[in-house]
Amino acid sequence: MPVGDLREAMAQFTLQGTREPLIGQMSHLSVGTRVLGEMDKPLISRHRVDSDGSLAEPPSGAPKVGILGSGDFARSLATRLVGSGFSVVVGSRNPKRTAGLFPSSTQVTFQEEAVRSPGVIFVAVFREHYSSLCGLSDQLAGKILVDVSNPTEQEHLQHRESNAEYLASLFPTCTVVKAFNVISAWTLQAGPRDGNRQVPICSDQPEAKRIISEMVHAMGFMPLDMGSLASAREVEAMPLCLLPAWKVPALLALGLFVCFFAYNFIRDVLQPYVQEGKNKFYKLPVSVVNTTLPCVAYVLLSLVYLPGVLAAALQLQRGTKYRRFPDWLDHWLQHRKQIGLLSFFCATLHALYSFCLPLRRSHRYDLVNLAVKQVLTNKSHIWVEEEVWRMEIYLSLGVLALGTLSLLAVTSLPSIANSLNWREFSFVQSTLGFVALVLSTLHTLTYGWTRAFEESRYKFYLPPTFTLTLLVPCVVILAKGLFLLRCFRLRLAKIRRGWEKDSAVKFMLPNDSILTEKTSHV
Ligand SMILES: Cc1cc2nc3c(=O)[nH]c(=O)nc-3n(C[C@H](O)[C@H](O)[C@H](O)COP(=O)(O)OP(=O)(O)OC[C@H]3O[C@@H](n4cnc5c(N)ncnc54)[C@H](O)[C@@H]3O)c2cc1C
Ligand SMILES: NC(=O)C1=CN([C@@H]2O[C@H](COP(=O)(O)OP(=O)(O)OC[C@H]3O[C@@H](n4cnc5c(N)ncnc54)[C@H](OP(=O)(O)O)[C@@H]3O)[C@@H](O)[C@H]2O)C=CC1
Ligand code: HEM
Ligand SMILES: [Cu+2]
Ligand SMILES: [Fe+3]
Repeated sequence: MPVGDLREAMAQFTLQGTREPLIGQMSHLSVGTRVLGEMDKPLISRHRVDSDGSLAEPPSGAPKVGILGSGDFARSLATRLVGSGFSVVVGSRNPKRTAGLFPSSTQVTFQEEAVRSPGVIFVAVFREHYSSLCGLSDQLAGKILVDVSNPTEQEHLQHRESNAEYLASLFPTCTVVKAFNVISAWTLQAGPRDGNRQVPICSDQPEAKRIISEMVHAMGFMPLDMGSLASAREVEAMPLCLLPAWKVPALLALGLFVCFFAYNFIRDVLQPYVQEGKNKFYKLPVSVVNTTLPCVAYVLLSLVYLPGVLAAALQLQRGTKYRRFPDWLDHWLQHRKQIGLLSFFCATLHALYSFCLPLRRSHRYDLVNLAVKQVLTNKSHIWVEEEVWRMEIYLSLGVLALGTLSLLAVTSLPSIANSLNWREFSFVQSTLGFVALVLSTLHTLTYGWTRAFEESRYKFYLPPTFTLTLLVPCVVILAKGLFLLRCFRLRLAKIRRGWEKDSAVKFMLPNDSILTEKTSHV
């Protein structure tokens, strides 16, 4: 789309009741010769940089955009807008102080002055200062205000109304568009080559949304239509929800690691030191870590499949699928992907550590010492058939388990997940994932073998570590098996198709009190 068209659209944008074109000043500027097609070229080439390194003047036909605020975000936004062929005017409470921070072609002036001519104004100010802009409402009437704000988690919980809707309520004569909040000041400045390219946009005014979408596009980002301004709260929550999705799973993994590490330290290092006076501290970096990591991986893997089992059990018990799961279960179900990927990460480390076990010097000394002992006691051939088989089998099972897990990890990459239909995806995630859990269990059982029953394996009365890890996975496997029984399977299938235990549907009218609850038979 030629820049002239965008200019025209911006100029013609009027609100009901406002006859004047929004972009008053712009409409009489001669139409620039630059076309937007040019804007599809790599962003960097569009910076017109002067010999002194500052950005050069934009051509006189460039569409004019206003920015309120002169902070980090305003600065990055101005730089990118100038680089994308827009002419920028910044409104500050103290233009003298801040002018030096902006590209030389940006006009930095007082707020009243800055909002006069542009039809599109970015509000790069924190929510608590929105009301300080109310003095500008006459000049702002009929214009497009772009809310770029990002609430903190606390603010998000505190206010039921999104920042954008709050801004709209302060300026009822303006059209508010929510955009750019998911882009960091850094990404804006560095250009869309780094980081996320998608910019979700929402507004109640389709024409305003279209204009901002074109601008987003011209700046090298991908506009994503999120509908009306009522979605602003959801859009504002997007940057908040990314990290928390990993926070709980990562803390869980860390917690498990610390617990298992302490347990293994007591068993493998402290016990020999205290009871036998042996120094086994050399085991800390590899051996103890490699007893800890597989336990964390294995328990995490079982925690990926436990909530599905709990959900199924809850549905069976309630006899309906039309009741919400408790919040903790809901959250758990949503974080399975992260828990699963952390499990895969630990399992991969465990495999690498296992390959390193025979490389260690301590291992070589052990072998040589054993050989010498054998010579001295005149033994020539040691070969315990059972031990040989046990090791061959548990190693093979471990490799198979890790191979299956890597299929799950690969399909969780968005590009690959998108190329699978949901049946293929759920076959890999649900069925193969469960197979990986069973293979890991067999790997652990064949590794452990009869050790759980040998008294010499109990250090300080503490059982071998692998016995502790078996509890949750075995519960999950047994429960899954139980749900495969005909009676449970048919009932679960019925419930998942909408059947209910009491074929009575209870409903309440909004005004009805609990006492007048009605029941109707369908
Ligand atoms: C390395 C790795 C990567 C992962 N990546 C992802 C990922 O990218 N995305 C993701 O969402 N998860 C991911 N996960 C998590 C996990 O694989 C999925 O959440 C998986 O779908 C869970 O399977 P499930 O069978 O427990 O649960 P669900 O498939 O949700 O099923 C829940 C329960 O209901 C039963 N059930 C389901 N449908 C029916 C039916 N129609 N009739 C009767 N019973 C039914 C199941 O047997 C189960 O008991 C990953 C895990 C790992 C280990
Ligand atoms: N930084 C980032 O990466 C991102 C920021 N955002 C959003 O952009 C907005 C601005 O953030 P950011 O630039 O980082 O913040 P800054 O604190 O750096 O800038 C805020 C600016 O607001 C202006 N302002 C206007 N009125 C007031 C007032 N009454 N009191 C104080 N300041 C006022 C100030 O400019 P002056 O003194 O010139 O008037 C100030 O520079 C926020 O809503 C933020 O959520 C969104 C996405 C990412
Ligand atoms: C290439 C893949 C794998 C290899 C080579 C491998 C190898 C090993 C080895 C050598 C041991 C014994 C460690 C020791 O002597 O201290 C072991 C134990 C164990 N492995 Fe694996 N493994 C693999 C994959 C997995 C996977 C995918 C899981 C589960 C997610 C897993 C879970 C365990 C557990 C729980 C133990 C017992 C730890 C203990 O209590 O000491 N392994 N594995
Ligand atoms: Cu969460
Ligand atoms: Fe959340």
